[in-house]
Amino acid sequence: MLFDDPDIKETIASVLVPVAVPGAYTYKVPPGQSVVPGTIVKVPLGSREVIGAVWDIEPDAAINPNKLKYISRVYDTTPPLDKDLRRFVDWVANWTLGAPGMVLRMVLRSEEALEPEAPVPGVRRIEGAEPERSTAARSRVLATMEDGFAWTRSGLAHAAGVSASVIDGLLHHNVLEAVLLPAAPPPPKPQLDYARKTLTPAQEAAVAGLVKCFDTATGSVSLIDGVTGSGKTEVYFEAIAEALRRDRQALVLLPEISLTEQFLRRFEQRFGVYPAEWHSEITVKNRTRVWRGVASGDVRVVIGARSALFLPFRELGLIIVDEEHDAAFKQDDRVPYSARDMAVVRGHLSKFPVVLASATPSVESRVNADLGRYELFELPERASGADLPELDAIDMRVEGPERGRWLAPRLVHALKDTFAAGGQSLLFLNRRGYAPLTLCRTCGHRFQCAHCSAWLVEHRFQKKLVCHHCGHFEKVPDKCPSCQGVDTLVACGPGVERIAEEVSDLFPQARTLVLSSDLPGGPERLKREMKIVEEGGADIVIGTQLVAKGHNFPKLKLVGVIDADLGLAHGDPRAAEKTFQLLAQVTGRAGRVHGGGIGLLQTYCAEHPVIRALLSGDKAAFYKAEIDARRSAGLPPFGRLAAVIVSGPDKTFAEGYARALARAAPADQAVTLLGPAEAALAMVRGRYRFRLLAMAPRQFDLQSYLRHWLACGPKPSRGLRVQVDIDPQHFL
Ligand SMILES: Nc1ncnc2c1ncn2[C@@H]1O[C@H](COP(=O)(O)OP(=O)(O)OP(=O)(O)O)[C@@H](O)[C@H]1O
Ligand SMILES: [Zn+2]
Repeated sequence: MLFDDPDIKETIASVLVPVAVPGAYTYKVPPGQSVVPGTIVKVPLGSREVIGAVWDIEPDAAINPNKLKYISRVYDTTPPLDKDLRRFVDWVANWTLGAPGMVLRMVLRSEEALEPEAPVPGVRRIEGAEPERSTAARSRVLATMEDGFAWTRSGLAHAAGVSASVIDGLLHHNVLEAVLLPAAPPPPKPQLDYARKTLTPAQEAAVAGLVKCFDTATGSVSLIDGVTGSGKTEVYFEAIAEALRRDRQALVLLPEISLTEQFLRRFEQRFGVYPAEWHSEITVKNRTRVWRGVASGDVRVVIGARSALFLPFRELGLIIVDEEHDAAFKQDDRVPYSARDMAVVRGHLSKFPVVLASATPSVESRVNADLGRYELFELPERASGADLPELDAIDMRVEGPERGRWLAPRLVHALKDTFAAGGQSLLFLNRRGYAPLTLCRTCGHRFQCAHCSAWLVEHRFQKKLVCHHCGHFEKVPDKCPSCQGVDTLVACGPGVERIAEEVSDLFPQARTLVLSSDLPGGPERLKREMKIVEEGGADIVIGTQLVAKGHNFPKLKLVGVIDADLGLAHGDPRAAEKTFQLLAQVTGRAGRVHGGGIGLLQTYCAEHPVIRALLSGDKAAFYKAEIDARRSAGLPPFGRLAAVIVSGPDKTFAEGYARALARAAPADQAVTLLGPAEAALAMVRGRYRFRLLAMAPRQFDLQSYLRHWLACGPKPSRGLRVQVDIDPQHFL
């Protein structure tokens, strides 16, 4: 809020700045300028200048105006952040116990976007001017320019098939002149009726239900729970069409960038244009355009990673969260927040529909649907009419492979059959690299990260031992650093690279492809390779969890899970749920179009309830059992959890502080406090970690409790850090 004091004769304003302080700072507004809540500004802060926004907080009029600094710049060509977005920022800060300025920082990610886009230098034909000497190249340039339009220098050279020096020559001889071209025109709008698919009756029913949600004045949340391949995408495309019809913008959140490429193409098939993209891999130029386009309203649909939730939409009217169960929607650093949950909040604050979609919904969303808090739309069959895959377990205790091999004979057999029949296979192992542990056969030395309590993972392709927690790496040594033994190091256990080695051994003639996020070439290569798989250009694909999600590989017949038990060992209350989701998703890639899909799960505990639920296909029973277990343990969504993680460079000191913090916890019968306990990942990046866990009933205001506790607890010192994670998804 602004504050005009006739005595001071100066306007002051509260500005939220991107630092971890609880409130806003007060600044003077430069004479002749005006600001309103939401105006984006640049202000001096210590020795630097930062971008912030004028906020709805009464500025501190008690401060001596001579001590106040002036706002150094008012971005008056950028629309102020609207009230809904400001409330959302405050809400997220309040919920996560984060600083509002740090949440605002996620909105103001693109400083370049605050400047109008600069015009682009170009060239134009000077009317009537002719070159003194005509050459074939020059003629081609002039012929290309026949239409009289201006071109960029490189664009013209490319179109005319000449080198840029030919253009420079024509400029020099005053046949062409340099001009400034206006920046890119706004992107074309999606066409509502471009190519609507004929939907199945189940899809149509879901579409009708979703369209109705737009008339709910309070906003509503819907869950599309449809089996893998049931055509959920086509269903929510029609919800997007409805939002566009109502002149609203739409946002689709996806968990993984590798998914976006296929999504963009599918969107284009439906709406005739590509949607805008927003994630960490887009260029600065695109980032700037999308941010500006979203704020001006020129961009109507954005597909993005979780951070897209903080874009300054002018008239957002729908959010879709696809693969809503995915853990990638949880941000763990800085401001830990769940993009799925915060999407629901954003919809609620602005009263528009939010749609969650998944073949394996989170227990939380499933409960909300069962209790009627969310609308539920079920798609029990695949849209193509194909059957769901036939699943079977391979009991590694009785039919495992010989020593040093990882593929059981029955899986090898199935691979052989599938390959012979021209089908595609996928081998899934959620472990990057070659081997998760390297040790010395002679002295037992194990390679561990110097900064984390984690083994170093061998990446044979890069010839490195890598820490998956901090990125530390070292060369694979020629001899054991401990006993100096030569040729004594052995790789223990498989990663995807090792599986690939076995596959090339067994099937030298097959086209194999390893899909893992850490291979050279980055996301571009990954996108290319996903497309190859989609088009049937690979026979055997070996991949980590990123192949498990949402992909549509029409030729894929067989999915082999190398280690179905991998996720079950954790002391994580969601371990069963997460494993069920991951394995149902990855096997759900098989036989999507033509049916006949097969999923084989290699396991050492075939009697585990998760494996049994997958094999029986009785998803409802699995969810019921999980929900019952959560209810009786008082775990989310029936109770509330918050983790408090204490970390510091000195182990004893960090532990002592964590204990003191626990002792300082206000007594409250509603709250159960566990810990402190040394974290499963006891050290990361040289910091020792201890965890506390607070549990409370669902109605309890856990945030207020935590705020009070941390405020009256001992102050962290000597490099200690205290991080609060509301509703933690990881317990490491
Ligand atoms: N009505 C339809 N008629 C024919 N094909 C359809 C129809 N709807 C969807 N499809 C096709 O079915 C396949 C699966 O659709 P989609 O990817 O939307 O499934 P999904 O429900 O998102 O699955 P998953 O949860 O496994 O990602 C796609 O190839 C899609 O083009
Ligand atoms: Zn490390």
